[in-house]
Amino acid sequence: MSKFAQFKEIGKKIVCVGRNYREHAAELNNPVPSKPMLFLKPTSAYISEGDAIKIPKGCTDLNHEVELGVVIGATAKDVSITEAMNYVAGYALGLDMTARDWQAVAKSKGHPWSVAKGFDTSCPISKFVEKEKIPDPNNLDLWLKVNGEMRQSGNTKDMIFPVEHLISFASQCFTLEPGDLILTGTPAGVSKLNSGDVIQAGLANIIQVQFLVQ
Ligand SMILES: CC(=O)CC(=O)C(=O)O
Ligand SMILES: [Mg+2]
Repeated sequence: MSKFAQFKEIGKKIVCVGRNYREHAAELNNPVPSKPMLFLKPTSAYISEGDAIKIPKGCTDLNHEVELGVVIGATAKDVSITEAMNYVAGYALGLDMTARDWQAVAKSKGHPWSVAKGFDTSCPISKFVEKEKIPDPNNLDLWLKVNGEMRQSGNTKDMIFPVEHLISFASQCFTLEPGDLILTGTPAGVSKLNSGDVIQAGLANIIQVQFLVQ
């Protein structure tokens, strides 16, 4: 049993990784990064099952991004790749909801992505998954359906930077604290959502979530 077996609190800062799958970078005509590309969402972005995803006012292209979330269990600062997994309490499925139209404008102007990625309800999250339930987070199927139709189906073995590398890198940028969530990037297949759509997503057959888009 992990030393964080009792730890189930997700809810602190959200560190997101962008372009961590080659096919997703390609579908958006983005270059593949040579080191992890990080951005943040505010804690006001979190919602859990039973809450609806709200299309932010003025957004015309809300996209889903299914991602493996890594939940930090102990303060991590400048940790090495080899010790990184000792700081993991567990996992969660996270959706990195993205206002793609706003992100495109921000990208074209060299502006930050905060508004396109950090609006209220932009981080739907599953319940906490114990570390032991995912023995190899770098070989895990993740999938997402919209109205019953499969849109994203990937495996974390295709991540450019594996989980331990992401934790080590992020801990050099920010002090990681218990309850922080690292969203590890999305595989290909992101697409536009409409009001009334129902999203179902899962990490293999370990955990599933369902969210309504409003
Ligand atoms: C282009 C993106 O929105 C980057 C991102 O969030 C990802 O998961 O990749
Ligand atoms: Mg993402």
